[in-house]
Amino acid sequence: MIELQHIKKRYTEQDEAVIKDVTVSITPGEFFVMVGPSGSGKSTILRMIAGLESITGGELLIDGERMNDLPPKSRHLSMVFQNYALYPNMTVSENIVFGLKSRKVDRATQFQRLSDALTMVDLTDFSSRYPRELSGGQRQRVALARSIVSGADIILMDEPLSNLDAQLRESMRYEIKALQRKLGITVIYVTHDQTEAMTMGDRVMILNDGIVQQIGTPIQLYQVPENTFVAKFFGTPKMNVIPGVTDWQNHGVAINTPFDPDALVGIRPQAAHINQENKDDLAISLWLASMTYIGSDTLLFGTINNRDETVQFKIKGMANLSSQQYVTIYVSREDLYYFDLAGQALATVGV
Ligand SMILES: Nc1ncnc2c1ncn2[C@@H]1O[C@H](COP(=O)(O)OP(=O)(O)OP(=O)(O)O)[C@@H](O)[C@H]1O
Repeated sequence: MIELQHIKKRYTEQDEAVIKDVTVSITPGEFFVMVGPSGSGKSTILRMIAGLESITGGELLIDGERMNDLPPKSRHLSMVFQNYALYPNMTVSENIVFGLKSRKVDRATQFQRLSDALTMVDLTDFSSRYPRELSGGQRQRVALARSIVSGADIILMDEPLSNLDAQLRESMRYEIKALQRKLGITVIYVTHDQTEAMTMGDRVMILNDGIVQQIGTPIQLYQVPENTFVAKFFGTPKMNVIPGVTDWQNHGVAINTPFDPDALVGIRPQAAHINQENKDDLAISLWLASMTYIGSDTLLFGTINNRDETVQFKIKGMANLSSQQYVTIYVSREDLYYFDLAGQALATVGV
């Protein structure tokens, strides 16, 4: 169990804290993802857990023991970095067992762990190659193997797939996740990629400006976002959040909207359809600026009620519409999200 209790980080006296007040418990065997935009503080938290960065305030406990001031090697964890940091003049095998050698683990154990790890990451045939003779994905797997043989119960990973091409990144996501399940290890994984967070995380913590926005399963974050930041972060294309609903009514643009004037309304692009399905569907008059047909769907780009911000909808199939005119689209009321003007979610009550 890894517990962060009111963790804070300030790099210098004069600057404001980059991590404001983070509290979370990570359970053994969990795949825990920290996600957020660049500069939100993900790596800082990971490095504080690893012991590579001092903790300004709060408590870090691992299995109930206070870790704040212990050196990295006393924390029983292993870290995989973005740049794999393999030794160029050592073979794959030598790289993997390097840590065990320096800890003077006996040769038989070294050999056994190496052979298990090579099998696990599917690199047995590459064991005597040098890093320069491997692809990026293979190098990454060597780095993972090295973490795994370390025998640590907790592995920290900071954007480990960021240097890989899209295809490899996708397959590695599954390999890492499968390996983690098989070994029952705890992984804390940092990424700025929403898809990676959603596909890998048992639970995901989303950060912005050093403040936790929400912690939950991927389904909870998608279905019940606690604020507009979370709502817009997950989902492609991102959720439309439309302010000033009374305006719509006054302009007769939204045809049947008894909305609370103090609310923002969130509509996921794929919730829209061009035929009315229920008689109380919300009807929206959209100025359709342009459309893109992307095979399975059509993306609509436009504006509502002459607002500057572009809204985007995604319609199934090839939409039979023309751009540069008003079109009516429909959204089921159950598919609407409501937020207050500060962006905090309101209970989704029927309106
Ligand atoms: N050594 C440092 N000294 C001072 N400020 C730092 C230091 N390291 C990071 N910061 C600042 O702390 C904040 C959080 O940085 P951090 O690297 O944790 O973010 P991140 O979410 O991991 O970003 P990225 O996705 O870009 O890696 C940023 O504003 C950054 O400029």
